[in-house]
Amino acid sequence: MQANQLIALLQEHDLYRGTTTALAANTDFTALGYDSRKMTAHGLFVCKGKAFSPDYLKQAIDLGATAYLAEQDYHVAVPGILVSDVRKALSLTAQLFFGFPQNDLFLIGYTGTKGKTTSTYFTHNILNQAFPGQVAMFSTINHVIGTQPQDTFKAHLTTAESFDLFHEMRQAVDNGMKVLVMEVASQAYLVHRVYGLHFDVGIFLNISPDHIGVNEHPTFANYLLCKQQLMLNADRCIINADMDHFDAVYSAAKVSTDPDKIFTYGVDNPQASLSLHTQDATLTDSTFTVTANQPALKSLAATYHVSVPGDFNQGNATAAILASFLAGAHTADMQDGLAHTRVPGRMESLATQHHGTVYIDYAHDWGSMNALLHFLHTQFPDHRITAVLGSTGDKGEDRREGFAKALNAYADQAVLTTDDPGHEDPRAIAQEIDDRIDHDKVTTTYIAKREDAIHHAIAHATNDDLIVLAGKGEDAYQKVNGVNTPYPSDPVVAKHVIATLEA
Ligand SMILES: CC(=O)N[C@H]1[C@@H](OP(=O)(O)OP(=O)(O)OC[C@H]2O[C@@H](n3ccc(=O)[nH]c3=O)[C@H](O)[C@@H]2O)O[C@H](CO)[C@@H](O)[C@@H]1O[C@H](C)C(=O)N[C@@H](C)C(=O)N[C@H](CCC(=O)O)C(=O)O
Ligand SMILES: Nc1ncnc2c1ncn2[C@@H]1O[C@H](COP(=O)(O)OP(=O)(O)OP(=O)(O)O)[C@@H](O)[C@H]1O
Repeated sequence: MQANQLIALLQEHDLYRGTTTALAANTDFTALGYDSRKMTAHGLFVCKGKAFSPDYLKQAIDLGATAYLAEQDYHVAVPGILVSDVRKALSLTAQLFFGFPQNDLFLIGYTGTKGKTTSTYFTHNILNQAFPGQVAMFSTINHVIGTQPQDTFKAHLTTAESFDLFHEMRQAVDNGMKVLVMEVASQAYLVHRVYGLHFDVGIFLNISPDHIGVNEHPTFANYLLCKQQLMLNADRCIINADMDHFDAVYSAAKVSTDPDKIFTYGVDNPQASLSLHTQDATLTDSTFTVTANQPALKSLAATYHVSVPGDFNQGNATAAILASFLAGAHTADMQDGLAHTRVPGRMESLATQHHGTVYIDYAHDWGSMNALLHFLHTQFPDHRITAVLGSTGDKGEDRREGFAKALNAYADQAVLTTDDPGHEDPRAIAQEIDDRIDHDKVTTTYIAKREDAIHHAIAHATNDDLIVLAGKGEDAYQKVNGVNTPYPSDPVVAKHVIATLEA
């Protein structure tokens, strides 16, 4: 990447503010990075971040940086390229450096407060039926950039930093990937991780108050606005017609997209492009039918089976059906892909002989807990519901009240326990939930150690019980005082308890 190419791109986006000292137009950068510890020779170092220190720039220069990109002059021995917004500039620079890999991918992006990971997995599985070995995925759980074992690895964020995002896209393209399905967190728009990225399909699953706080969004309006950006940056849009704030999201989509390229879906909703209708729901899976209300979509009218329970997952599956259709998949691919998708830690069920059915689910805020308990309560009214849960420390304090609200509405028992307490006392967190519980409806117990809480809930259950282990999915750690303390994970603990009880 040459300095003059980069400056031209930054000028095009009105970000360029000059250089600190003379920089030869033909300076060639063979490395780019924002972490000083990883800088190499002939590199361009990007100075960004809340915790940035000028010492990082000095270290980057020692390791070979020949220039830096920043919002201010750091008065060092190498020239600086100054910009008005370094995060936007980082995204554009990464695109240029990695040769605009997005141009070689059919790009599908999911946003929503809930269901991003599940829908991304559904779509990945469907498209892998249609285009075997050519579908990349960036989810909160895993990234898949190729077909070899080393091409699948754990994610750090829901949406990676722009530099990492475009780097992995480059690798995916070089590995022969043709499609990428990814999660787009509202935070990604807030901090410009996807600045300048255009999606072939953008999907808006739902929105409810979450991620509002000091380190996230200042207000709900800002949260909604950030999520709406996906609609403004997508060729075709898919929107859940049943969600709150539908009109606002649809209006945003219309700003840049013709109505005939905006698709909607909803439950028993003849106004939506696709209407879904529950056919059958069991404790472990469900079947639904789709009716097409637009002639172009009529091939999608069919019956689909999903091996993940939960009515909300039928909505997620329908979004995936539409997205996959726009990517070129056929109905048979969708039926096959959906029937065989398992999402780690999301509505995973374990059947027991004498202790009911155990669900392991990542529900960790009011929206997800409410959707989950509402589904179990309405679908299986003859079963008693016991939830094992805590609430994370150091953030999302309003979740504690939300959990109590959902439990009061739909649960019979709660075993309050530890869930990533951070720097807080897990007992005090549990007490905050308990204080808001209506004890005429829900009986509560506090057991600090999560393993013991799970054992207690399953051991006391009969075959009429549904036990929900909420909040941690497959996490194999508890965040305590800033340290990820090893924890065997809910599925491992639950399987061990069941095996011991039923030996
Ligand atoms: C608020 C936010 O977006 N923070 C992210 C951001 O941090 P930052 O840019 O402020 O950087 P920083 O961590 O303060 O560090 C400063 C800079 O010094 C550099 N450094 C640091 C040490 C050193 O020795 N040398 C060096 O150069 C770092 O590489 C960095 O560039 O950039 C970092 C990577 O460059 C991210 O790891 C970090 O995410 C934090 C960890 C995070 O947890 N963010 C959450 C809020 C988040 O983004 N969540 C969403 C999901 C939310 C949702 O579901 O909607 C997500 O996408 O995961
Ligand atoms: N469409 C939906 N509506 C409401 N709740 C949902 C929906 N889809 C999934 N959930 C619930 O939310 C939990 C998280 O689901 P998933 O991981 O797919 O969402 P996400 O958007 O990636 O979440 P997060 O941003 O918290 O990582 C699930 O375990 C389930 O309880």
